[in-house]
Amino acid sequence: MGIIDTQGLTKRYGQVTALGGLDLSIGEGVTGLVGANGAGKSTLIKILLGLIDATEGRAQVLGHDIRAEGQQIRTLVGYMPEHDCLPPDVRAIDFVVHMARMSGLPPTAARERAADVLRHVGLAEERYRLMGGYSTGMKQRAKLAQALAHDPRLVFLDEPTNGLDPAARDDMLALVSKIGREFGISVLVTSHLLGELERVSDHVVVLDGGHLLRSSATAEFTSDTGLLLIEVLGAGDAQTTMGERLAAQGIACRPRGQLIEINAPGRADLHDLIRDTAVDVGVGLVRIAADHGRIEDVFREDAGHGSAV
Ligand SMILES: Nc1ncnc2c1ncn2[C@@H]1O[C@H](COP(=O)(O)OP(=O)(O)OP(=O)(O)O)[C@@H](O)[C@H]1O
Repeated sequence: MGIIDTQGLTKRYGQVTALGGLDLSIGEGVTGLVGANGAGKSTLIKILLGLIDATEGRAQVLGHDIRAEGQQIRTLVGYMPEHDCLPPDVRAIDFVVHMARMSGLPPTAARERAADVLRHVGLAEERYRLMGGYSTGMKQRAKLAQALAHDPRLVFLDEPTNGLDPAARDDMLALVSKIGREFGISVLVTSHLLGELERVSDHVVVLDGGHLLRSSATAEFTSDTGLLLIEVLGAGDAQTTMGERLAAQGIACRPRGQLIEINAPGRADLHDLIRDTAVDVGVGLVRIAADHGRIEDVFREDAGHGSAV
């Protein structure tokens, strides 16, 4: 049994099918939940937390049935919602203590735990300030702290990097990794930025129109494609000149943006041939790199073949 399991999970809002018979099994570690707007990510999280009911199907979180054991699930699961939910006229320390108390911790344990989690998320200094005066980055950290307040076994993080600048985003991603790897808390994290999920997730689940498009280890999404990418520089159209000369030597290649994509598996002399060709045609070779898959490729595969599963 996984951390999260669903069988035929369906949610309809009137005519709209937000989730259509979802069969899913998610294990321990950090799992990225990906999908375009409207794919059903928030609906899935809300059903798993017992905030809304499924129309059909079943699901278990940490082995507990969502319909019969919602209360047990909420004691074991933390939730960082996407939208700002922090009371502006409350200090972070009081808010996190309150959330820990709501989850059943006694007063002393709640105070200790709140101080700990606020330190872990980097708000030790600012914990006595009113949250209304916090920056977006500090608010995201406070939301994360309240999700961790009761020492959950699993946290749902809905768009934790929303609204953050690049440096704050890096900090938040480092925290997400730390929660999964150092604290041993399983994480289900959503983000529109697929590159972020590649960095922090062990596993990625892709939803599309309420259906499961793919569920794989992140390494499978990002494995070596067997293609080479090269970048050349020179007078005129160096890319076309180089591509034509490679093709004339029997090397399958085509442009990919500013790069040339080369598909010549098994050619042991390929790097030498590329270098010599660049010298022959008088273009500068900027780089030769192995091509790696991206999570977003799954959407292109699906558009091309009807299904990528
Ligand atoms: N309360 C609601 N009433 C009617 N339709 C809804 C409701 N909530 C969600 N939907 C619809 O269900 C579908 C799935 O929405 P959901 O919010 O789960 O997607 P999402 O993947 O979380 O999208 P986003 O990335 O934009 O948050 C969408 O078509 C949405 O319009």
